[in-house]
Amino acid sequence: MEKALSIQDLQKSYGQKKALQGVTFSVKKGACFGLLGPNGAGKSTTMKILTGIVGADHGRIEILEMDATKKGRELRQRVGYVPQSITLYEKLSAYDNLKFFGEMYGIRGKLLQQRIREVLIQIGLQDRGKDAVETFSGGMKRRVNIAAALLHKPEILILDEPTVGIDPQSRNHIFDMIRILKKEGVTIIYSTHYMEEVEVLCDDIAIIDHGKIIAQGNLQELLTEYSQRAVYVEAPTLKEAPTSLPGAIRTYAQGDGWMIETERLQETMLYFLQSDTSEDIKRLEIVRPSLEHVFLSLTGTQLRD
Ligand SMILES: Nc1ncnc2c1ncn2[C@@H]1O[C@H](COP(=O)(O)OP(=O)(O)OP(=O)(O)O)[C@@H](O)[C@H]1O
Repeated sequence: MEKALSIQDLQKSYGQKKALQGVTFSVKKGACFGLLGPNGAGKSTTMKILTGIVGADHGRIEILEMDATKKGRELRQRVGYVPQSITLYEKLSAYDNLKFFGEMYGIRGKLLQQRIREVLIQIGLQDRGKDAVETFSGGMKRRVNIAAALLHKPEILILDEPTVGIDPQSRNHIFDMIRILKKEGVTIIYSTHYMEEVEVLCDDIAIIDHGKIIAQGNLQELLTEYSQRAVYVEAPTLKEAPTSLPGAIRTYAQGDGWMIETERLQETMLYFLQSDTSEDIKRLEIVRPSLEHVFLSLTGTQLRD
């Protein structure tokens, strides 16, 4: 399949801090690609290098079959970037903010007016275009920020943690927008530390930790390779990690209970139901594997830490 983008051995340090230590991945044209990792893993640095805001110390970046370090100007016309921090003029209306960004992309006159109307509809704020951005919620501001990156109809849209600190309604709206853009053939690159988001949105996923890609593939591949089904048990008297369980691969604390990754689900369930603590059990359930388990199995730490 045709690639929209590929990066190879990207390295970047800020002083002594190694932010990226050889990041390599590629993204298929038309896919939604998720870059998942905890805070400080190197997601924003990767995104900023992709968009030419920050230079890499080493590595190769090819976007739409062009060397991104040489064709930055041309690529800016074909790539949209939504930074992590909201960059809008609070006193200006949504419309005037978008006019400003549109002009930066070289769009003018009637075409710009038309594009602003279209993107306001896309973000569901067509009735609020004339209102000052300072009257908007965080989620609405974020949607305007996304609209600004869509004005020039990019072939690739890069979003850096677009749902941090926003209301569920805006989050759902952003998800719906991404799905529609994807259907229209736009390639999406989406960074987040919320595993649920990549699980529902992304075709392909790369997990980044301490500046390194530690796993990549589609969701099913990652789950099959790195995670097991598990039993979750919660009982106030179960203060120590249960040991000697049939088929247990790994046991760890989660919430107020224990997660037991096991090859023998039924036997593990039965074990608790027949044990002395059975009367005391508050929750006993089979848990489907998730990217949380994948991350834990790769790093020994929880993504939510
Ligand atoms: N301008 C900078 N100067 C110094 N260190 C930086 C700078 N930008 C990032 N870093 C450091 O580089 C590492 C990677 O940061 P980056 O912002 O890329 O991570 P991230 O995965 O996007 O995390 P977050 O969600 O917290 O933004 C972190 O340790 C961060 O503190």
